[in-house]
Amino acid sequence: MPRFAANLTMLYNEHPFLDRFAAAAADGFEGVEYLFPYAFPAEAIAERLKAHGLQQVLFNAPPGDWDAGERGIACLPGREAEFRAGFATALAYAQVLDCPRIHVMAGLAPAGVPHATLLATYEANLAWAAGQAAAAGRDVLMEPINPRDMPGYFLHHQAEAHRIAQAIGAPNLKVQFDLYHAQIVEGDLAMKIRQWLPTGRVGHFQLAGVPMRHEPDLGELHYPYLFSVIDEVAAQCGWQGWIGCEYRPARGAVAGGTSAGLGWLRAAGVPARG
Ligand SMILES: O=C(O)C(=O)[C@H](O)CO
Ligand SMILES: [Mg+2]
Repeated sequence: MPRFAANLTMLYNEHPFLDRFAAAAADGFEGVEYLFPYAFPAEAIAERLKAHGLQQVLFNAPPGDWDAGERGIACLPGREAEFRAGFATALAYAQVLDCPRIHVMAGLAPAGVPHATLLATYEANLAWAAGQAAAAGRDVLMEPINPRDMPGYFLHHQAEAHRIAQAIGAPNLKVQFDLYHAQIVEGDLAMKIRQWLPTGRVGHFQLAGVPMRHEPDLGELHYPYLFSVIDEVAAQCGWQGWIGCEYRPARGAVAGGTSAGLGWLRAAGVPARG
């Protein structure tokens, strides 16, 4: 069975951020991910990871002005210096958190700028980041995101991300296969897993029920089958990664809401710890 990481940006919102680590560990998660750690000192987060026996598996590089609606800056011409400074901060956090993966968000495509210009900027920033990350022993990830959740985002398709990774050719530049986004944009997930996992370019999976982004056992996808496909292909190609659980618990509005919705995790063979 794949290893599951709790996404602490979406799960356990019934707790303050630093208390979500304990809650995730008690529910049987062995890894965590979240969007951004930057509101907290890296040492304070590292302390929680250690105290609860958790691995930090992924977080995002600074995305520009998130509150103003920005969703990454890697494809934006003229923002290269800010991109580099932000990525250096992410690498410093990754060092303290012992995190092997950093997700670099592409950004929203600005109106009037040719696609070729955005792509060239994106590729140049990714190539630079991959070089910096390689020296620190980390992977850089890009993630195709569905246009309903994030209208105007630069990257929607797995194939496009793999083409970019292949063109840049850095072994530590990989693709985040978010099954929720990919189902909405492309479908045919089992065959896509079989297509992409053996390439060695899948750095991480994420999941959520489709279409509402709730628990994976709510909605149109049958995750037990997809887990078995991931297991089968991972055994064949030697992939050893994580599946980030990046969903909004449908029961999250009630006390203990995240834990109450983890029947799917128990069915996948993960017992509670605490
Ligand atoms: O939204 C997602 O699916 C993500 O994984 C990003 O990190 C944040 O938008
Ligand atoms: Mg995702």
